[in-house]
Amino acid sequence: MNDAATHAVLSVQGVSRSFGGLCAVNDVRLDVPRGSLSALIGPNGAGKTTLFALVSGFLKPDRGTVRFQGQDITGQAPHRNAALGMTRTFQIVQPFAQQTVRQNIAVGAHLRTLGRREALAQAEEVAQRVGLASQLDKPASDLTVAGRKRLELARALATRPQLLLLDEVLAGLNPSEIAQMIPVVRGIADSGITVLMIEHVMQAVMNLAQHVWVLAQGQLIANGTPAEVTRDERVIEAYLGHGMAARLRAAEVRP
Ligand SMILES: Nc1ncnc2c1ncn2[C@@H]1O[C@H](COP(=O)(O)OP(=O)(O)OP(=O)(O)O)[C@@H](O)[C@H]1O
Repeated sequence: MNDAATHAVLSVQGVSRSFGGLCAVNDVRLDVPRGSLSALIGPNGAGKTTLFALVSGFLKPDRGTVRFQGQDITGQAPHRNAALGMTRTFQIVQPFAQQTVRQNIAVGAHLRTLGRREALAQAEEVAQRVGLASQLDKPASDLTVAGRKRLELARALATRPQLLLLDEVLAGLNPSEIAQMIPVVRGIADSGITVLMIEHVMQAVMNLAQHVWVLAQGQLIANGTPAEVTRDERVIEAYLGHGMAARLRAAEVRP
C-alpha cells in the first residue's frame, strides 16, 4: 500500500465492475483522507452510483479491493459496513411513509442501540443537526422533497458513521433549498465525519469540496481541487462544457 492508501479512511484500488458487455466502473483507484469533504462528479451514466454501490457492499466488484480504515471490506454486506462506520444515502429517497419523521430517523439509530427510547431520543438530536426538529411528529409522507432529502441524511447520520457517502442529496431542490442544505452538509463534515458526495450541482461542489474526483465512462479521468478540475480540458470535454467551466471559474471565491 502507498502512503495515501495507508492514511485513507477509504481506499479503492483497481475496482472494476461490468454489466454484460458494459464496463460501468473501470479500474478505479482513489483514497479518501480521514476528515475530508470530497466530491465525485461526472456525466450521467459515468459509473458514480455503481462505484458507491461497490464501495458500500450493495454490489460486488469483478476486480479490485476496497479498504475501510485499513480493513479489506471488498464485497462485504452493507449492514456490516454500516456497523463498521460507513453509511450511504440513496438518490431516490424511500422513507417509511406512514411512520413519523422521528420513527424514520430512529431506524438508523437502531444500528447502534437496541433501546427504543434511546433510539427515539437520538433521532431528536440528529433532527436538530439537519433542520428537521420542527417536523419530528409529522408522518414522513407529509414532507416536501427538500424535507425528504433531509430525512435521508438524518437516517444515515443516526447510524453514527465515520464515512458518509451522499448520493445527490441536492438533486431536485430549488436554488434556495440548495443554499439552505449546503451549510447542513458542511456542518456534518465539520463534526468530524468524512464525507464523499456524488453531486451534479457544481456550485455546491465548488463551495463544499476540498477534493474532487471525476469519472467518465467508468474511468477516473481527473482529480484535484475544484479549481484544478474545472480547468482540466478532459473534464471540460467530458462533463462541464466550456460555458459552465468559465462560469464556475468566474464565480470562484478566492481567499
Ligand atoms: N444493475 C445494472 N444493470 C445493468 N446496467 C447497469 C446497472 N447499474 C448501472 N448500470 C449501467 O452502468 C452505467 C453507470 O451507471 P451509474 O448509475 O453508476 O451512473 P452514474 O454516474 O451514477 O449516473 P447518474 O449521474 O445519471 O446517476 C450506466 O450505463 C448504467 O446504465
